[in-house]
Amino acid sequence: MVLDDLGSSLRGTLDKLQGKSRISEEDVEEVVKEIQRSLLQADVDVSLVMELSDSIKERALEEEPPGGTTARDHVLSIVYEEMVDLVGDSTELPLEEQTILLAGLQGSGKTTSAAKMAYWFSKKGLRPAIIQTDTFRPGAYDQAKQMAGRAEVEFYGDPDEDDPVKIAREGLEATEDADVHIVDTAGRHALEEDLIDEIEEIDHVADPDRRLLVLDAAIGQGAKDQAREFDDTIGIDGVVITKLDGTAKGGGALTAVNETDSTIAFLGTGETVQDIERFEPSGFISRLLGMGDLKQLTERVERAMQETQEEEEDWDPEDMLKGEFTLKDMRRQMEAMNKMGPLDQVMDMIPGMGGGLMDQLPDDAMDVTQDRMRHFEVVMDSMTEDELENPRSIGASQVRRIAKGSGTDEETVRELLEQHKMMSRTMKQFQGMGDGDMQRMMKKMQNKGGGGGGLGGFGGGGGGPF
Ligand SMILES: Nc1nc2c(ncn2[C@@H]2O[C@H](COP(=O)(O)OP(=O)(O)OP(=O)(O)O)[C@@H](O)[C@H]2O)c(=O)[nH]1
Repeated sequence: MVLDDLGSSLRGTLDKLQGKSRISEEDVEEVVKEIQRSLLQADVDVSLVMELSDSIKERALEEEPPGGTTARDHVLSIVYEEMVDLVGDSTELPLEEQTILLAGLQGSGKTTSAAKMAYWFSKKGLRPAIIQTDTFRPGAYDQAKQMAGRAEVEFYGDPDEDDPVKIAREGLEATEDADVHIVDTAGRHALEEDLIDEIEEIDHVADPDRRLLVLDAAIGQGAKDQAREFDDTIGIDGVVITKLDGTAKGGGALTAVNETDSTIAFLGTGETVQDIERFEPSGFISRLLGMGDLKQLTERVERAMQETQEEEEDWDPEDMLKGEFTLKDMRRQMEAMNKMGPLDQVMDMIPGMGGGLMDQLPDDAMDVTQDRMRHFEVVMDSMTEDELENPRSIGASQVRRIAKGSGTDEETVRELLEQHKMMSRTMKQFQGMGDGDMQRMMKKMQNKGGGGGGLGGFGGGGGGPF
């Protein structure tokens, strides 16, 4: 995402303020210019950018930094607050029975988002159903059905029916046992007359509690008009921004949100059903500015842990923080990490690991790590129960046997044992934290990465066991 650029360029500019206790007009000017450059490049509307930079300038010069705050941290906190204000709140989305209507242009990601949202609601303990009313695009039915299967949620569609309004009505009846109904609609290249009529009718039949506009992050200035048209037609309560994993700029979508006076509900970050995040303004901006996003990370960790636990009922992740950290624990952690999604995305959420640090790694660095994890799993498959429980007892002859048995080499086995030792040491640091709560563990990471906490936290250690 081009908005990412803001984090690294701003970091450079802010670092020049290091050590200064007072900030001059020129300093502020330089910071503001950097923000303007990044936002305009990311397709954020000019008037919005000007509004934001004026507020930052005014506050940075007029407000006194709170006692003990450096000029750099003071400016950073103002930038952070103003940016959070710009993106607005997250769309209200109570975890209760509801109907959600998805609208958007062709290819914006509606069908994919319907499945992702259904997956998200199902992980929150609700029973979602997807109703596919797209009779316009051949293949939409199959795609939606397949994705609903992957999300393991109820699905209704009728490939032989060409009246979308009828499908919506029948679908809602057929899935009446579900808690959350997600109604997917057809898209067109532009919001033409017949699509307007169709979506109005579906809206009337579905009587949704929420109408969400799905926008491709790649959309530029055109987002403004599109959002306004949809807003005039059915009224938009929130926006889902998709394809934020790519090189898309993202700024157009922010403009659309502002234009319709709506809010952001979800972010789509990939093509699989798990690649969805609930929009959370402070976390989003922290990440953009390279401060990491603990909340998202904690959510992902907890979800992955929960899934691993569902597979192994008798295993409690908190045991890991109590007794000896075995290779079995390490394997479970690797499985959990796999479930959290691409490692680079996870790393981006860890304070101190995001932004600048990631930029310094070669592009394939994360693939190597994932490859390494796969090798480690193969190696562990060749170990005995006793070796998995007591890795310290593994001697040279066992290393040879395991390497041979797993079809790898001794080097890989030794690397695994080394990695285990490292993780074991990290785990020890978390021991004695009482209830072993994941959130606390994450907080500890933040403090490590944050150099004393607060908003001052660029760079630094951070990072988890991997
Ligand atoms: N990388 C990436 N691809 C996405 C994301 N969301 C959707 N896509 C892809 O974008 C393409 C279009 O998505 P769909 O969900 O089919 O879009 P749609 O709005 O339902 O399209 P129509 O039915 O033609 O209106 C598909 O190839 C999806 O895999 C995302 O967050 N990241």
